[in-house]
Amino acid sequence: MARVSMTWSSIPFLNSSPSDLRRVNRHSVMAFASLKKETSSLGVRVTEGQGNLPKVVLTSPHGSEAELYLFGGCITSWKVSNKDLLFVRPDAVFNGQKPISGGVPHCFPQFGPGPMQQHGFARNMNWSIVDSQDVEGNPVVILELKDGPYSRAMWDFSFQAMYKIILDAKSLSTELVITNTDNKPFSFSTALHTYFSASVSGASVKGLKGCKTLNKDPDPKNPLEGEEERDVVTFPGFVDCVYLEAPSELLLDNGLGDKISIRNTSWTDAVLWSPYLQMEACYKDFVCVENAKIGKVELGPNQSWTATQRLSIG
Ligand SMILES: O=P(O)(O)OC[C@H]1O[C@@H](O)[C@H](O)[C@@H](O)[C@@H]1O
Repeated sequence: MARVSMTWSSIPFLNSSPSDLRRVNRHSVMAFASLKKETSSLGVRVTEGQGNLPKVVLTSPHGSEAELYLFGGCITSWKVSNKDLLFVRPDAVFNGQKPISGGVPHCFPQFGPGPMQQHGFARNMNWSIVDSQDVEGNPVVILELKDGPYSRAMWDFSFQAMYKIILDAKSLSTELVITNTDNKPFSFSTALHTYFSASVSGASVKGLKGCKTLNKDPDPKNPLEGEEERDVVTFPGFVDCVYLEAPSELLLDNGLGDKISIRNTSWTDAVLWSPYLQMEACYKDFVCVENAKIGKVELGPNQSWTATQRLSIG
């Protein structure tokens, strides 16, 4: 295994607070330029994304490419043969305040509504880069999120989230490790809220038959319990449904000619979401197939939870 490591702590904006980050962004033309030069051989480079937010670009020697924003630790693009398999909503904002609506946002430490803001805070905090590697020619980047005053105001615990992203010729893999760095236990729910490019009328998901369901349609506050009976689940209208104890592999036909395998370890549940007329301008162009952990994960001090996801195309 070839491995080239690089530490990013010397790069000022990567470990900064949101206000520092904005300040650095305004004055960082040189920093971006030198980063580009230093890292291009790794297939990992940092550049200026939309809204002047730092964006990491992974380029595989096999031609695939991925992009992610440090804001939210959000992967926004995964291109194979120049075709983006992920979707970013046209109403997405890149202002370092609101979560980026699209790609692969994190829901952590809460999935959906609850005591804190919808889907938790991880999708609107700045993650930092702790390492980048070249593993057998494939670019790898590792991001980290730790608690700070913003998260503490909502969830008063010390934690570390490490998020490794690996780009291969036809796959995009992630590993999320949540560690309790506090001296008291905590619990959380979480999801990778993946938006896939799709033609909604032709899209379908296989692998969910037999799962227990919590259907948030028609009343999200009182989900209906049921069981999925279909081999092939389609998106004929509004869909917002949790699948409990989903299998370790789902197959998405995006209706655009691609079959995408969605494999996981430890993401025990899945969520399908299509907003239909709630998002008239774009609902036809994507479906969300989310790996999730709806039942709470409980971690004592120094304990960790690890979950992997592998998206691959045939
Ligand atoms: O608009 P948000 O906060 O990103 O959430 C979008 C959707 O996310 C899904 O995961 C939920 O199941 C839906 O209920 C929710 O509406």
